[in-house]
Amino acid sequence: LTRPDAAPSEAPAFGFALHATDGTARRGTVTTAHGEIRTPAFMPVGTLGTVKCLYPEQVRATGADILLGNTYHLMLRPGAERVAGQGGLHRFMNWPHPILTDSGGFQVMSLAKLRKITEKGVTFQSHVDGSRHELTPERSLEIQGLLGSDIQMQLDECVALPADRREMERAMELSLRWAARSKAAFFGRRGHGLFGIVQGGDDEELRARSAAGLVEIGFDGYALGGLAVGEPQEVMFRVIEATAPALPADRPRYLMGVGTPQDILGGVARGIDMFDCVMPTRAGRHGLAYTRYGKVNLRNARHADDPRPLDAASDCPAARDWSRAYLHHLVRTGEALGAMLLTHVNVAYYQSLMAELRVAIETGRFAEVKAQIEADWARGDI
Ligand SMILES: O=c1[nH]cnc2c(CCNCC3CCCCC3)c3[nH]c(NCc4cccs4)nc3cc12
Repeated sequence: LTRPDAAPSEAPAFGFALHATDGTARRGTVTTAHGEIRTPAFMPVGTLGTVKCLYPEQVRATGADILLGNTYHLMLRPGAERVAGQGGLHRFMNWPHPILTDSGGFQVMSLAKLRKITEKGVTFQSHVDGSRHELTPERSLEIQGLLGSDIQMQLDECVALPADRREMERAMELSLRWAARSKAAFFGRRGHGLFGIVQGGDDEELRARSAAGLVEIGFDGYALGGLAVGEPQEVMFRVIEATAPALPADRPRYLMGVGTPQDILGGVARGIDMFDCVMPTRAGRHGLAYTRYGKVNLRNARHADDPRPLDAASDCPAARDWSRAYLHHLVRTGEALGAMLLTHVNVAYYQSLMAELRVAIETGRFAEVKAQIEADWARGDI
């Protein structure tokens, strides 16, 4: 938490500084009330107030500067007012570093029942107990404010791809009206920022209109939504190439829900600063390890007698101090330590990738580092 004796005026203002660029890749720092975020940054997902299977200090030790909190889940259980009553999400989960919360809208569309979208917002039934709820741009920010997150997201509507142009245009224009209401409703305590979300599907003209509309309203950062929703990687990259230049260079850019290490490498190369994805944590619970040489499925019998660690050169103990044979045994038997170790391996790998890219941009060696990383992936795990 910020120094207990810090008067409100002493909390640092929300900000973004660009330190270096290498081509369109950027190296920067986001400043928030709860500390700084080195970009390019990967944000581990802390859905129900926890990065599943890891202690917060383990997550911190991997190099993560910021976590994601999930508004949809937390508003249902334990409830935003209850978290506020416990001193907010930082105190509640003992993570005294930056937290970004999503609006809850995306999860409503993928998890809730009986969803209804109107001009006012979204109404839905909880997937937990069937209770009815309403999320409006204003209520979403009220909830995020109660959670106390440092970066808050506007409520938006994301359409799955492929979609027809009218559908993409309708959702983009609704999201833009919701962006204006979000900006008007955002209280913005010192050191806390509000991000707008660019929509528009895979249509570059719609994307340009969305970006221009958001920039005119003015946000502390800009997210690219509506991607990693079923489109091929080259479509996602084309949309990023068309959208990033339309966003202010002195504000962070967040590519939502992305992604695989390959997606992240391509996103950083095209000017993206922040990423989030459930992949490293979810894959770890399913026995899948991410390493410098690609993915390793520890369920596979070929590991049963392999005494080697996943990566002897890793600074993550979980990748260095246990054998593949042991990890295979834990995964096959469903032992909790298997999920814990592989989640640690994966979160540490994603953070080591981001750290390597930050140094590469600082030293003007991004192209060659990117080529070396891709060559290591191509070599595969042997
Ligand atoms: O336009 C969008 N608006 C808002 N959120 C989006 C998200 C969720 C980002 N992660 C939130 C986290 C909050 C804390 C809990 C975990 C999620 C996306 N995720 C993906 N792809 C990955 C996907 C994941 C599932 C289906 S596609 N595309 C996305 C597009 C949008």
